[in-house]
Amino acid sequence: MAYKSIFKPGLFKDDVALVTGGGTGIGRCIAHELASLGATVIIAGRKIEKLQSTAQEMRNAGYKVDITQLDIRNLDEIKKSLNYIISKHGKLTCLVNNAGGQFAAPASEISPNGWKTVIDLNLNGTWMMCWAAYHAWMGEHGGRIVNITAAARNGIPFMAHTAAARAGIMNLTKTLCVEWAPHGIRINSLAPGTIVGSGMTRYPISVQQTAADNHWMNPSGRYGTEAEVSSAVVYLLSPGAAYINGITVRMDGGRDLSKTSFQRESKIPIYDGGLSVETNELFMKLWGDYKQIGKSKL
Ligand SMILES: CCC/C=C/C(=O)SCCNC(=O)CCNC(=O)[C@H](O)C(C)(C)COP(=O)([O-])OP(=O)([O-])OC[C@H]1O[C@@H](n2cnc3c(N)ncnc32)[C@H](O)[C@@H]1OP(=O)([O-])[O-]
Ligand SMILES: NC(=O)C1=CN([C@@H]2O[C@H](COP(=O)(O)OP(=O)(O)OC[C@H]3O[C@@H](n4cnc5c(N)ncnc54)[C@H](OP(=O)(O)O)[C@@H]3O)[C@@H](O)[C@H]2O)C=CC1
Repeated sequence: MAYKSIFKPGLFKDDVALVTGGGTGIGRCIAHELASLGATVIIAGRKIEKLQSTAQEMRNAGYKVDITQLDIRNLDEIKKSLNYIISKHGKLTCLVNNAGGQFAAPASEISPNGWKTVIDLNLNGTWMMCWAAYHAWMGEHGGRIVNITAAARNGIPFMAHTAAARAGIMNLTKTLCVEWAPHGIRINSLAPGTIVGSGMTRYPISVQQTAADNHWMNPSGRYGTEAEVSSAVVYLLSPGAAYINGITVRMDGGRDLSKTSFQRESKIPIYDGGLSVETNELFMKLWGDYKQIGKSKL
């Protein structure tokens, strides 16, 4: 079954898109949606099994997909992957810097190496991907970049490292917009709040429980879906967003704006794109609506 995108079929038929972290979660969903709209999508990450498994499900759907193994903290690996993409697919028109992550810990308990690890992954990794894409293709031919960050306007308690790194990416997005627009490059960021999917299930159960317990603090009364993130990324990459440059889209259901709870039951309809989602009982049981997502399969 094809991905149920809201966008026009064939919208990305001339595009070659690289999605880092495209083997799982939000990246996998973005890869499915872009490919369903005609793009040749290359998914990248460290673990080859995850890439192969997502590539297979995309091939089964009839999509054009390729994989490249890389660690976004390693510039040599990034350059090798980009050389491979340009030589095999002829161009790189879209880059989605989605790979990232962090661990939860009080700031006082983050070791110097723990801090460096998260900054290296999120801020330095994203920077190196942008820099390398500029030199490999986009500086000469133009392109569109979307950086996935995290809703960090007010900081993120117990994730000081990632909040600082993501704020850095949002600021980097502004500078690169100004410097690279003359090269035909458009760059924006998207900052998700809590999204139900593979990412949340990678945390220790205590962190998951806290996240699950706090869902009611969101004015939208629920957490987001991977498809809702993907939909906005696809829009930012699309020709319709041609005059949007250098911004960060906050996608958190309004959480960053609220100081208290407004409602417990969500009245905001869910969009899931028809893609199955990797999650667990902890999140599934909170909302009947999410069970619907778990059941829908490609
Ligand atoms: C908006 C908020 C919601 C966001 C949701 C998502 O993003 S979901 C989607 C995202 N998905 C994810 O985020 C996936 C989950 N996260 C991860 O896989 C990892 O946390 C990683 C992304 C940092 C990569 O790690 P790696 O394999 O490269 O690193 P390593 O293991 O080699 O450790 C390096 C240093 O960090 C230290 N350290 C590590 N963990 C902890 C801890 N719990 N406590 C304290 N410290 C910790 C470790 O001790 C060491 O320092 P030391 O001892 O030498 O001084
Ligand atoms: N889920 C949520 O609630 C939120 C997620 N985000 C951000 O959205 C993005 C996607 O997260 P999500 O899909 O939920 O979680 P996942 O853990 O499923 O995705 C993270 C992806 O990044 C890849 N990755 C991690 N480190 C590296 C690396 N060094 N080099 C290359 N690839 C790497 C992983 O693949 P592999 O391990 O094979 O390398 C994995 O595919 C992340 O940046 C995350 O921090 C932000 C806010 C909230």
